Amino acid sequence: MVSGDKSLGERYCGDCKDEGLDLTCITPSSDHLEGVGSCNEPIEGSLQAERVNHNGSKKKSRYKKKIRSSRAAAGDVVSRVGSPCLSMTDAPLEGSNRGTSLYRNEDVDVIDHNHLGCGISCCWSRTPRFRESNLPFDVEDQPLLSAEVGETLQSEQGKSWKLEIIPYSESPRSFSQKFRPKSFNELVGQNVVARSLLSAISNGRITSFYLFHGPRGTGKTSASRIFAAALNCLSLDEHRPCGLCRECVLFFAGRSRDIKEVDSVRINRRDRARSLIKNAAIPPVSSRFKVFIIDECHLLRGETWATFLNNLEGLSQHAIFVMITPDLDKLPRKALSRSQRHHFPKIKEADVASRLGKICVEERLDFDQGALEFIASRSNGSLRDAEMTLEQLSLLGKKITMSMAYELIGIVSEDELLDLLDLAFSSDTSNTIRRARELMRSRIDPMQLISQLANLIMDILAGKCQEGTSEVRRKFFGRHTSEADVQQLSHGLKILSETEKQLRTSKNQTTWLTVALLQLSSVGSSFLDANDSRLCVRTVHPRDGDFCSTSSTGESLKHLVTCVHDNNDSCKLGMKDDKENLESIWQRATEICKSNSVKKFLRKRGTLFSVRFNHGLAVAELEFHHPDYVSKAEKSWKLIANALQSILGCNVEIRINLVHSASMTKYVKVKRPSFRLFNCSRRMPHDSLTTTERGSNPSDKSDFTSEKATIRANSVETCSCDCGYQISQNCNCRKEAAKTIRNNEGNALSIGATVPPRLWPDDFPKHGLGLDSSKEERSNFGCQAISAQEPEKQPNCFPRTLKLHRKSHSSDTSQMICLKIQPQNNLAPSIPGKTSETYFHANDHDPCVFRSSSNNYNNCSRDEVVPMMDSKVHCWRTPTFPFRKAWQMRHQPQRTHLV
Ligand SMILES: Nc1ncnc2c1ncn2[C@@H]1O[C@H](COP(=O)(O)OP(=O)(O)OP(=O)(O)O)[C@@H](O)[C@H]1O
Ligand SMILES: [Zn+2]
Repeated sequence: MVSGDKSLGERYCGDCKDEGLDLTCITPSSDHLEGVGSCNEPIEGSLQAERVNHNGSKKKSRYKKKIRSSRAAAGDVVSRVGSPCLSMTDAPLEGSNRGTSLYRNEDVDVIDHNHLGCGISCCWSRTPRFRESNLPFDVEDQPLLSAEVGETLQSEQGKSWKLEIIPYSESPRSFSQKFRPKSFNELVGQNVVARSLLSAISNGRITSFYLFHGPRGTGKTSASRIFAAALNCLSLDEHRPCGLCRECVLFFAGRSRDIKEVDSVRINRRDRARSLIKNAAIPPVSSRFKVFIIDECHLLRGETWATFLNNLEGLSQHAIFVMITPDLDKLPRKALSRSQRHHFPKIKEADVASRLGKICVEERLDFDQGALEFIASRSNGSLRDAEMTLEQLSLLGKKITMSMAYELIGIVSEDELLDLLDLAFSSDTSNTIRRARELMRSRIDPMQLISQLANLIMDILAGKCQEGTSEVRRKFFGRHTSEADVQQLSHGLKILSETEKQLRTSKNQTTWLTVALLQLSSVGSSFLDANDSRLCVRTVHPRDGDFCSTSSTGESLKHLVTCVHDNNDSCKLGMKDDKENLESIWQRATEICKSNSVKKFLRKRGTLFSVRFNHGLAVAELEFHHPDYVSKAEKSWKLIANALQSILGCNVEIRINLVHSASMTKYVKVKRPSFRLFNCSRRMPHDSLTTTERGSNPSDKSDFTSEKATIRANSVETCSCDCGYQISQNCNCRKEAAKTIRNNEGNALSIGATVPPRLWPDDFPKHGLGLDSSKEERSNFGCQAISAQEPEKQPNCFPRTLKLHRKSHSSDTSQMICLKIQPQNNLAPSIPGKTSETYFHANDHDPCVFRSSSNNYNNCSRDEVVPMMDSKVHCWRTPTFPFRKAWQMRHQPQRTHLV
């Protein structure tokens, strides 16, 4: 510590008197304690130096020091700036001045140290520093720097190594070098640090170990150099460093022998650390303090720290270490407690933008203020990052514009984001998907987009976003103003933040981000649902000027998945890679489940095995490991389907599967012994159900083989094509006529429901269960196969062949019935695969649903098909259950349906 009895200012003063304006240098071979040259002497390629011992006695010597152009090539990074004592505001650089350094080629002509305010150009330099290093540590003989500027030290083994001093070089290579601050005044946004360091100097309260820490690009290194220069500045003015005195000139010229930047990687050996400490014990050559700046000090090893910290107490008063790190956590505790710490916070956006503005003026660049603000907002508080972006933009044109900035940084504009949000919130699925894909394909990666969207929502919620007059903005804020909208936004934020976590580990980022966007509108529907105890469906709001998508959300989702995978076969989530996605969907779906007990039950007992997007419908397979759980899940089908619908943003069909052992692999599951398929719709007209009159109560456990089902179908008429089948009157489309399936005694087993083949599970043939159409099976069931006669003549009739099977499993009392529909010719092109089978778990008193299908539904337009699908699904055997099993949770645009 500098003694308090003599103020630093006085001491500087005294020293000025004692030592005059001599310029101090040492030769590599000279005694370190000697060597002061006069800077009043002209130096032509060589520097006159006077050798001075620490008592002040002088010896003349000549120290030749040439600046070789190779230095720049060796990687020295150089900056040439205006007067270090003037801030940019005070003294903008003249173009002519910028290229002329007083000390160019290290020629110091005349320095008038009494002249305190002028526009002298000085040199300010920096050496390349190692951010992380994997250099070997045994580079004993390699010089640390180019030979001209290093100070040679002896390691304990007698080997020599060099300490670097800040070298001089000619021209700055980048804005951040060119505009590196040279005084505390120029240090942007670090007023607290600047004030405290200045005041320490003024009051002579200098300690030996400083630690500068904070995020990258906030001015730590610059501040350490300014501090070092200020410590040795000879000026009496309180605004040190003056940039004009001998010490400042030497320093800014890169010739100070007393201020050294030490590469933490190079000193990362005990012997070198020791020799550094020894060197620090030697008094400064000409200056008041010997300052060692050690950047990236978190790279120092434990033993280096130990050597340093153990010797800290014994350091002479003139030795000062300034260590710099962006990461305080990596330093030993002891280092933290022994140092005087100075934190460099992120620089405020406004400060960054204002600094950029000044640089633009200096560089004669036109700019949009908005663009600078935008760059500042993207720089994350790092002025260096902002300067680098600005520099890149300056290479693209003479004007820094918003659109250039967007393009360079690879993000989308706020208007584009608002537009996307608007689409997402409006349930305009197809356009949402299209827009999101456009953006992600060409401009922005999903992580970036999601963070931008989240930021935008936060801004909107904070009321920061309303300004601006663009059309998109006007529309968005005109439309989303209610309390519900605010809630929707904050829930949207939650969805995005969860999705962001998921994206970090997902290979399928584009898909999942788009799914998240689609969920934003589902958030809306759950709000509506919550407010309105009915299960209602959010309608599509056509956007001004946009076409109103008539396709269902599921169609869009299918489209999305198909497009994203660029492969029509990959619309299924159930592969190994999708496991986490499925888990995440299940997690979210259960989370929004409205009943706590169901939520708990589903989380504990249920798994989402797969989700397949199939022509506008998400087919979700759930798995449970016990028949009781299956029953319980079936009872809660509405909750499950509703939750999944909200999460997936499309119509949902759920399939509840029973698997016998938790240890079954996915492949084994394919052969699961029981499989349940139930179908239902919110639009099920209960009163038109076909009733079963078994003559016994529903819990009667009689077998299907002995079934004498008497099924009375409501509103049945005979098919006009005379095929012998009956058609439900409820069918809007005669081509897709519902058929009555009869048993061999002529009794109808099922009637009415025509389910387009597109809804049939397309992987059924793969399961290989219940496909056996042997006579035995058929006779077991007691139902004969029904074939349409002369199908060519009656193309509207379907099924061509219908076989009913029943299968028993020894491990399960339940029975499996397979309804197999097999087209006999090519008249059923729309049936996926050549065969479709539907399985029914014929548990004792389960109502079973038989569905038949028409091969001609492909002649029907989609609009005809959709209402057909849900129009009638009949159950038999159990009239008391109106429709216990629910599968398809569909909603239609522009309509609201009640369960
Ligand atoms: N506070 C600041 N005031 C003015 N310029 C700054 C400031 N911070 C950074 N800069 C600009 O960024 C460049 C790099 O700054 P500097 O090296 O001092 O940052 P740093 O915090 O040490 O970063 P790092 O930890 O990455 O080394 C400077 O040359 C300057 O152009
Ligand atoms: Zn000075």
